[in-house]
Amino acid sequence: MKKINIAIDGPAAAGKSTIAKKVAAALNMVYVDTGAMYRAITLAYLKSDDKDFSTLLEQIDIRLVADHGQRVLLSGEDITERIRENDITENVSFVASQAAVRSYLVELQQQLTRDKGVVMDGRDIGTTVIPDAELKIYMIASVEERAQRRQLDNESRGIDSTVEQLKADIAHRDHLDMTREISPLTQAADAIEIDTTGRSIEEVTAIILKLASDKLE
Ligand SMILES: Nc1ncnc2c1ncn2[C@@H]1O[C@H](COP(=O)(O)OP(=O)(O)O)[C@@H](O)[C@H]1O
Ligand SMILES: Nc1ccn([C@@H]2O[C@H](COP(=O)(O)OP(=O)(O)O)[C@@H](O)[C@H]2O)c(=O)n1
Repeated sequence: MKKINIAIDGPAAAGKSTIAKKVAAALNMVYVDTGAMYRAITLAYLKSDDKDFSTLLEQIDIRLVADHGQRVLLSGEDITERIRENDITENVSFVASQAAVRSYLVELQQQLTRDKGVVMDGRDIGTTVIPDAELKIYMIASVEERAQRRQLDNESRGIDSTVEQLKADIAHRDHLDMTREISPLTQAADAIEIDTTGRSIEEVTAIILKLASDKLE
C-alpha cells in the first residue's frame, strides 16, 4: 500500500493530538505529538541548574514510545502526565522559541518521517518539518471552545484551572507561537483548514480520513 505523511498544525487545544491519534490508529500509521517533545525539553530546562540550551541538549535523552497514543520518556523516566502541568505549559513557548531547541527537535522529527507512514502534529510540521507531506491540515477552533475543552482535560487530569484563565493563557501562547522568529505557527499555503468549533471528534476524524484516502489511492 502507498505510504504517506500527514501533517496537522494549528493553535493550542484545537484538537490536533486527539484527531491525529485517531487518524493514525485507523490508517495503521505512526502517531507523533511534537508538542510533547518541546514540553519534555521544557521540563529538563526547569529541572536543570545550567540554563544554557546547547549544554542542556547534549545531556538529555528523549524517547517516544507508541502505546495507544504516545508516552514520553526523559532519561528513562516516564514524564507523559507530568509535562501537561501548568509550569510546563507556562514556559514551553519560551523554550520552543530557542534556535538550538528547534534545530535539535526538527532533525529528530525529520528522521521519524523519512520512511513515511507518520501522522505528526505540532506548529511547524507542514511548513518546516515535512514540507512535502502528502496531506496537510491546519486545525482551528474558537478560543472559547478551546478553553472549555482544555478545562475538561485539566479536570480529568487533576490540574487546577478556570475557563477564563485558560482563555487568556491560550491566546497568549498562540501569540508567542505565531510571532516568534524561527518557524512561527502559520498555515502552510497547501494546508487544508478545518474549523472544529461545534464539530464532534468523529466528524473531524471522518473528514481527515476521507482526505487521506484520496491521497492513498
Ligand atoms: N471536534 C473535536 N476535535 C478534536 N478535539 C475535540 C473535539 N471536540 C472536543 N474535543 C476535545 O478537545 C480536546 C483537544 O485537545 P488536544 O487534542 O490535546 O488539542 P491540541 O493537540 O490541538 O492541543 C480533547 O480533550 C478532545 O477530547
Ligand atoms: N511543532 C511544534 C510543536 C509544539 N511547539 C511548542 O510547544 C508548545 C506545546 O505544544 P502542544 O502541542 O503540547 O500544546 P497544546 O496545544 O497541546 O497545549 C506550543 O505552544 C509551542 O510553543 C512548537 O513550537 N512546535
